[in-house]
Amino acid sequence: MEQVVHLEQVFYRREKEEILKNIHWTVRKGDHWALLGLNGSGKTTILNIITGYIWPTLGKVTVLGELYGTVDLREMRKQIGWVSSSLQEKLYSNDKTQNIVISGKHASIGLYERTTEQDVEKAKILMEQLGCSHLFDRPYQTCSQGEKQKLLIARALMASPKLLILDEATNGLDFLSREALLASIQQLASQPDSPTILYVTHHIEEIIPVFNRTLMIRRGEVFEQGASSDVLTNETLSSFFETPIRVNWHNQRAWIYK
Ligand SMILES: Nc1ncnc2c1ncn2[C@@H]1O[C@H](COP(=O)(O)OP(=O)(O)OP(=O)(O)O)[C@@H](O)[C@H]1O
Repeated sequence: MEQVVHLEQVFYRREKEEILKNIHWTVRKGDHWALLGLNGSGKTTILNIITGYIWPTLGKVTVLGELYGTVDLREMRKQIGWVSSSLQEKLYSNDKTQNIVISGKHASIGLYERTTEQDVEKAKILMEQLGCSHLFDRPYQTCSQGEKQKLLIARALMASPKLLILDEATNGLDFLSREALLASIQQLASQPDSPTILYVTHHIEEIIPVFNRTLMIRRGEVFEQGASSDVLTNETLSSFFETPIRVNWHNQRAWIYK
Protein backbone atom coordinates (compact mmCIF):
# COMPACT_ATOMS: atom_id res chain seq x y z
CA MET A 1 0.00 0.00 0.00
CA GLU A 2 1.10 3.57 -0.73
CA GLN A 3 3.50 5.08 1.84
CA VAL A 4 2.60 8.50 3.19
CA VAL A 5 5.54 8.82 5.58
CA HIS A 6 8.64 6.70 5.74
CA LEU A 7 11.35 7.38 8.32
CA GLU A 8 14.37 5.15 8.08
CA GLN A 9 17.02 5.04 10.75
CA VAL A 10 16.38 8.65 11.76
CA PHE A 11 18.61 10.22 14.41
CA TYR A 12 18.51 13.81 15.68
CA ARG A 13 21.32 15.06 17.85
CA ARG A 14 21.61 18.47 19.51
CA GLU A 15 24.63 19.50 21.55
CA LYS A 16 25.68 15.91 22.06
CA GLU A 17 22.17 15.06 23.24
CA GLU A 18 20.42 12.32 21.34
CA ILE A 19 16.88 13.68 20.88
CA LEU A 20 15.75 11.01 18.40
CA LYS A 21 17.37 7.61 18.19
CA ASN A 22 17.05 5.24 15.31
CA ILE A 23 13.43 5.92 14.39
CA HIS A 24 11.89 3.55 11.86
CA TRP A 25 8.30 4.37 11.06
CA THR A 26 6.08 3.84 8.04
CA VAL A 27 2.65 5.41 7.69
CA ARG A 28 0.57 3.86 4.94
CA LYS A 29 -2.40 5.35 3.16
CA GLY A 30 -5.60 4.09 4.71
CA ASP A 31 -4.18 4.15 8.24
CA HIS A 32 -4.51 6.95 10.78
CA TRP A 33 -1.97 7.08 13.59
CA ALA A 34 -1.97 8.24 17.18
CA LEU A 35 1.41 9.43 18.51
CA LEU A 36 1.70 8.83 22.19
CA GLY A 37 4.51 10.05 24.43
CA LEU A 38 5.20 11.94 27.61
CA ASN A 39 6.43 15.56 27.59
CA GLY A 40 9.81 15.89 25.97
CA SER A 41 9.76 12.40 24.42
CA GLY A 42 10.40 13.70 20.88
CA LYS A 43 6.96 13.87 19.23
CA THR A 44 7.27 17.48 18.05
CA THR A 45 10.78 16.78 16.77
CA ILE A 46 9.42 13.95 14.62
CA LEU A 47 6.69 16.24 13.26
CA ASN A 48 9.25 18.95 12.50
CA ILE A 49 11.28 16.42 10.56
CA ILE A 50 8.22 15.28 8.60
CA THR A 51 7.35 18.89 7.72
CA GLY A 52 10.98 19.66 6.86
CA TYR A 53 11.47 22.34 9.51
CA ILE A 54 14.38 20.43 10.97
CA TRP A 55 16.81 18.10 9.33
CA PRO A 56 17.79 14.77 10.88
CA THR A 57 21.41 14.26 11.84
CA LEU A 58 21.22 10.89 10.15
CA GLY A 59 18.63 8.87 8.28
CA LYS A 60 16.21 9.00 5.39
CA VAL A 61 12.91 10.84 5.28
CA THR A 62 10.34 10.18 2.56
CA VAL A 63 6.98 11.94 2.64
CA LEU A 64 4.23 11.39 0.04
CA GLY A 65 6.69 9.46 -2.07
CA GLU A 66 9.29 12.28 -2.13
CA LEU A 67 12.74 11.79 -0.61
CA TYR A 68 13.78 14.83 1.45
CA GLY A 69 16.96 16.38 0.14
CA THR A 70 15.72 16.12 -3.43
CA VAL A 71 12.46 18.03 -3.13
CA ASP A 72 11.18 21.61 -2.69
CA LEU A 73 10.00 21.66 0.91
CA ARG A 74 7.63 24.60 0.32
CA GLU A 75 5.78 22.47 -2.20
CA MET A 76 5.70 19.56 0.25
CA ARG A 77 4.29 21.74 3.01
CA LYS A 78 1.34 22.70 0.82
CA GLN A 79 0.27 19.06 1.03
CA ILE A 80 0.63 18.86 4.80
CA GLY A 81 -1.81 20.48 7.22
CA TRP A 82 -0.62 21.09 10.77
CA VAL A 83 -3.10 22.15 13.43
CA SER A 84 -1.63 23.10 16.79
CA SER A 85 -2.89 25.33 19.56
CA SER A 86 -0.05 27.80 18.95
CA LEU A 87 -1.67 28.59 15.60
CA GLN A 88 -4.73 29.99 17.42
CA GLU A 89 -2.76 32.84 18.91
CA LYS A 90 -1.37 33.86 15.54
CA LEU A 91 -4.71 34.33 13.78
CA TYR A 92 -6.46 37.70 13.67
CA SER A 93 -9.23 37.49 16.22
CA ASN A 94 -11.43 40.10 14.50
CA ASP A 95 -11.62 38.04 11.34
CA LYS A 96 -14.86 36.33 10.44
CA THR A 97 -14.79 32.56 10.82
CA GLN A 98 -15.19 31.97 7.08
CA ASN A 99 -12.10 34.12 6.37
CA ILE A 100 -10.10 32.13 8.90
CA VAL A 101 -11.18 28.92 7.14
CA ILE A 102 -10.77 30.21 3.56
CA SER A 103 -7.30 31.67 4.24
CA GLY A 104 -6.16 28.09 4.88
CA LYS A 105 -6.18 27.66 1.10
CA HIS A 106 -3.20 30.01 0.91
CA ALA A 107 -1.76 29.06 4.34
CA SER A 108 -1.81 32.77 5.18
CA ILE A 109 -2.65 34.63 8.37
CA GLY A 110 -5.39 36.93 7.11
CA LEU A 111 -7.11 36.75 3.75
CA TYR A 112 -5.46 38.74 0.97
CA GLU A 113 -6.35 36.77 -2.12
CA ARG A 114 -9.60 37.13 -4.01
CA THR A 115 -12.20 34.72 -2.70
CA THR A 116 -14.09 32.71 -5.26
CA GLU A 117 -17.58 31.31 -4.94
CA GLN A 118 -16.04 27.83 -4.90
CA ASP A 119 -13.87 28.83 -1.92
CA VAL A 120 -16.90 29.95 0.04
CA GLU A 121 -18.78 26.79 -0.94
CA LYS A 122 -15.87 24.58 0.10
CA ALA A 123 -15.49 26.41 3.43
CA LYS A 124 -19.21 25.87 4.08
CA ILE A 125 -18.97 22.15 3.29
CA LEU A 126 -15.93 21.71 5.55
CA MET A 127 -17.54 23.63 8.39
CA GLU A 128 -20.63 21.48 7.94
CA GLN A 129 -18.48 18.32 8.07
CA LEU A 130 -16.87 19.46 11.30
CA GLY A 131 -20.19 20.43 12.84
CA CYS A 132 -19.48 24.15 12.99
CA SER A 133 -21.40 25.56 10.01
CA HIS A 134 -23.63 27.53 12.41
CA LEU A 135 -20.58 29.69 13.15
CA PHE A 136 -20.39 31.04 9.60
CA ASP A 137 -20.21 34.86 9.70
CA ARG A 138 -19.25 35.00 13.37
CA PRO A 139 -16.16 36.93 14.51
CA TYR A 140 -13.55 34.28 15.33
CA GLN A 141 -12.91 35.81 18.77
CA THR A 142 -16.49 35.08 19.86
CA CYS A 143 -16.04 31.32 19.33
CA SER A 144 -15.28 28.94 22.16
CA GLN A 145 -12.01 27.05 22.37
CA GLY A 146 -13.65 23.86 21.05
CA GLU A 147 -15.29 25.74 18.19
CA LYS A 148 -11.96 27.37 17.33
CA GLN A 149 -10.27 24.00 17.11
CA LYS A 150 -12.93 22.77 14.69
CA LEU A 151 -12.48 25.91 12.60
CA LEU A 152 -8.72 25.36 12.52
CA ILE A 153 -9.19 21.82 11.27
CA ALA A 154 -11.59 23.09 8.57
CA ARG A 155 -8.95 25.73 7.74
CA ALA A 156 -6.25 23.08 7.31
CA LEU A 157 -8.57 21.03 5.08
CA MET A 158 -9.18 24.02 2.80
CA ALA A 159 -5.82 23.31 1.13
CA SER A 160 -6.85 19.65 0.53
CA PRO A 161 -3.75 18.27 2.29
CA LYS A 162 -2.79 14.64 1.86
CA LEU A 163 -1.41 14.52 5.38
CA LEU A 164 -3.04 16.22 8.38
CA ILE A 165 -1.23 16.62 11.69
CA LEU A 166 -3.41 17.28 14.71
CA ASP A 167 -1.09 18.30 17.51
CA GLU A 168 -2.74 18.13 20.94
CA ALA A 169 -5.98 19.24 19.33
CA THR A 170 -8.01 18.93 22.53
CA ASN A 171 -5.82 21.22 24.64
CA GLY A 172 -7.92 23.39 26.89
CA LEU A 173 -11.21 21.72 26.02
CA ASP A 174 -13.72 20.62 28.60
CA PHE A 175 -15.01 17.04 28.55
CA LEU A 176 -18.02 17.72 26.33
CA SER A 177 -16.16 19.90 23.82
CA ARG A 178 -13.43 17.32 23.66
CA GLU A 179 -15.90 14.53 22.89
CA ALA A 180 -17.60 16.71 20.26
CA LEU A 181 -14.26 17.40 18.59
CA LEU A 182 -13.27 13.72 18.70
CA ALA A 183 -16.61 12.79 17.11
CA SER A 184 -15.93 15.26 14.28
CA ILE A 185 -12.45 13.83 13.77
CA GLN A 186 -13.84 10.29 13.73
CA GLN A 187 -16.36 11.36 11.11
CA LEU A 188 -13.76 13.16 9.01
CA ALA A 189 -11.20 10.36 9.11
CA SER A 190 -13.86 7.78 8.13
CA GLN A 191 -14.47 9.51 4.78
CA PRO A 192 -12.81 7.68 1.88
CA ASP A 193 -11.15 10.90 0.67
CA SER A 194 -9.82 11.88 4.12
CA PRO A 195 -6.20 12.91 4.42
CA THR A 196 -4.00 10.58 6.43
CA ILE A 197 -4.12 11.84 10.02
CA LEU A 198 -1.35 11.87 12.61
CA TYR A 199 -2.89 12.62 16.00
CA VAL A 200 -0.54 13.66 18.79
CA THR A 201 -1.84 13.19 22.30
CA HIS A 202 -0.93 12.57 25.92
CA HIS A 203 -4.31 10.98 26.56
CA ILE A 204 -4.91 7.34 25.70
CA GLU A 205 -8.69 7.62 25.78
CA GLU A 206 -8.45 10.08 22.86
CA ILE A 207 -7.27 7.25 20.62
CA ILE A 208 -10.66 6.89 18.94
CA PRO A 209 -11.36 3.84 16.73
CA VAL A 210 -10.33 5.57 13.53
CA PHE A 211 -6.75 5.78 14.87
CA ASN A 212 -6.13 2.16 14.08
CA ARG A 213 -2.37 2.46 14.65
CA THR A 214 -0.36 3.85 17.53
CA LEU A 215 3.27 4.92 17.76
CA MET A 216 4.65 5.09 21.29
CA ILE A 217 7.70 7.30 21.77
CA ARG A 218 9.81 7.27 24.90
CA ARG A 219 13.02 9.24 25.43
CA GLY A 220 13.52 9.73 21.71
CA GLU A 221 13.02 6.09 20.79
CA VAL A 222 10.17 4.07 19.39
CA PHE A 223 8.97 2.11 22.39
CA GLU A 224 6.27 0.22 20.50
CA GLN A 225 4.21 0.61 17.34
CA GLY A 226 1.44 -1.28 15.66
CA ALA A 227 -2.30 -1.86 15.70
CA SER A 228 -3.76 0.26 18.53
CA SER A 229 -5.62 -2.75 19.95
CA ASP A 230 -2.33 -4.68 20.15
CA VAL A 231 -0.22 -2.00 21.80
CA LEU A 232 -2.74 -0.46 24.20
CA THR A 233 -2.54 -3.31 26.70
CA ASN A 234 -1.96 -3.49 30.47
CA GLU A 235 1.48 -4.90 29.92
CA THR A 236 2.75 -2.51 27.25
CA LEU A 237 1.31 0.61 28.87
CA SER A 238 2.62 -0.34 32.33
CA SER A 239 6.05 -0.81 30.91
CA PHE A 240 5.78 2.42 28.82
CA PHE A 241 4.75 4.60 31.77
CA GLU A 242 6.92 2.61 34.22
CA THR A 243 4.01 2.23 36.59
CA PRO A 244 1.22 -0.38 36.85
CA ILE A 245 -1.63 0.56 34.50
CA ARG A 246 -4.93 -1.15 33.89
CA VAL A 247 -6.77 -0.73 30.61
CA ASN A 248 -10.51 -0.93 30.24
CA TRP A 249 -11.87 -1.01 26.68
CA HIS A 250 -15.16 0.81 26.30
CA ASN A 251 -16.79 1.90 23.02
CA GLN A 252 -13.65 0.75 21.19
CA ARG A 253 -11.51 3.15 23.21
CA ALA A 254 -8.93 2.32 25.88
CA TRP A 255 -9.47 4.01 29.25
CA ILE A 256 -6.66 3.68 31.74
CA TYR A 257 -6.51 3.45 35.52
CA LYS A 258 -3.56 3.35 37.79
N1 LIG B 1 16.84 22.63 19.34
C1 LIG B 1 16.94 21.91 20.45
N2 LIG B 1 18.05 21.99 21.22
C2 LIG B 1 18.17 21.25 22.34
N3 LIG B 1 17.21 20.41 22.78
C3 LIG B 1 16.09 20.29 22.05
C4 LIG B 1 15.90 21.03 20.85
N4 LIG B 1 14.68 20.69 20.35
C5 LIG B 1 14.14 19.79 21.21
N5 LIG B 1 14.98 19.56 22.24
C6 LIG B 1 14.76 18.61 23.36
O1 LIG B 1 14.39 17.38 22.81
C7 LIG B 1 13.44 16.71 23.63
C8 LIG B 1 12.21 16.34 22.80
O2 LIG B 1 11.44 17.51 22.52
P1 LIG B 1 10.04 17.49 21.75
O3 LIG B 1 9.56 18.90 21.71
O4 LIG B 1 10.19 16.78 20.48
O5 LIG B 1 9.14 16.61 22.74
P2 LIG B 1 7.55 16.36 22.75
O6 LIG B 1 7.38 14.89 22.86
O7 LIG B 1 6.92 17.04 21.61
O8 LIG B 1 7.13 17.04 24.10
P3 LIG B 1 5.74 17.77 24.55
O9 LIG B 1 4.73 16.70 24.67
O10 LIG B 1 6.09 18.37 25.85
O11 LIG B 1 5.42 18.80 23.51
C9 LIG B 1 13.16 17.66 24.79
O12 LIG B 1 13.94 17.26 25.88
C10 LIG B 1 13.61 19.00 24.26
O13 LIG B 1 14.06 19.85 25.31
